[in-house]
Amino acid sequence: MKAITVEQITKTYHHKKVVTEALKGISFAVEQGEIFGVIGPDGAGKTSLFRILTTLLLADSGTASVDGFDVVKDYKKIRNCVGYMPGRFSLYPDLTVQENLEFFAAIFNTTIKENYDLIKDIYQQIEPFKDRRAGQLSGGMKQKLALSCALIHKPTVLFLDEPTTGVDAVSRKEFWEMLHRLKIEGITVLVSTAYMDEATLCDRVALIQNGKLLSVSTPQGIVSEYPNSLWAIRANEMYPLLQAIKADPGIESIYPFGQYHHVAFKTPDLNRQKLEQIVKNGQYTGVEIKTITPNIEDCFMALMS
Ligand SMILES: Nc1ncnc2c1ncn2[C@@H]1O[C@H](COP(=O)(O)OP(=O)(O)OP(=O)(O)O)[C@@H](O)[C@H]1O
Repeated sequence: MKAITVEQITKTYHHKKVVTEALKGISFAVEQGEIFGVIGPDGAGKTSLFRILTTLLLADSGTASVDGFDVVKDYKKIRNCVGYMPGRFSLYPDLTVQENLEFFAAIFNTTIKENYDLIKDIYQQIEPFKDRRAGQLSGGMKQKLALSCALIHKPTVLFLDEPTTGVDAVSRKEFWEMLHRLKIEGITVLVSTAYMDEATLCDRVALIQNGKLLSVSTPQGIVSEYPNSLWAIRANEMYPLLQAIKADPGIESIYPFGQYHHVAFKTPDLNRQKLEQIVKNGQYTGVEIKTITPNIEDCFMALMS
């Protein structure tokens, strides 16, 4: 049995005469025990998809199941077996750390003690602050408490909607390490993010843009399907260089990436000589050109263009 199935799901919002097609016929499946990433920019449809799968929103058409249960017919069963950490924090700011956790345990008829082993690694990091109000915690600590609350009833499938947005780099790294420990416990994780580099931390990812799935694959699979030849170029005059290269008809795409511009050619026969020619026509200093292997962000840029 698949942990999650999504078949041709559509969702349209009507708000003050504005019609937004948030999901335009999305289909994919998630295996049990997978860490499955839903990657996409703001407004791609990630939250709508998560709300449909956690039975908080009805789709217009299509079907979906979680842990073998239909999201419409069996919504009560799904609510008991999933954990959901929404994008905006789900905590009660006036309750303390411990009171928040006790509250979530109580609504699922369980206790902190009963499932302490599952949350121990995460909760121990915030336990010294157990009497502090949740509203007074740092972003990284709120995130750990929200994850503890989403796990306290030992769900089989965990939904995390943009859990690392606005969280510092160290806390992000720790968070992903925690997700890998949950995977070892057999929990399936569906996690959304707008950070493309986090795709490499998932077993498989779905890239979503404007309510459509562009690709579903392993991170390695996505990289191996990169279609263009890719180069990195830098000079002391980065902006004029970008404009000059962009204007060339042989260029598929160019975008700033760290200290370089990444340049994809339309055909493989256009290469270093072509870039050198463009550079020669301008007044650039400190020029460096090198061929590079695409990373996952380059692949997403190519798929989204
Ligand atoms: N209740 C609503 N009424 C009207 N439009 C909505 C509603 N909820 C979402 N939308 C629109 O649907 C589209 C998809 O939104 P959704 O929140 O699902 O995307 P997202 O990928 O989670 O983005 P974000 O990270 O910005 O929340 C957006 O254009 C959004 O403005």
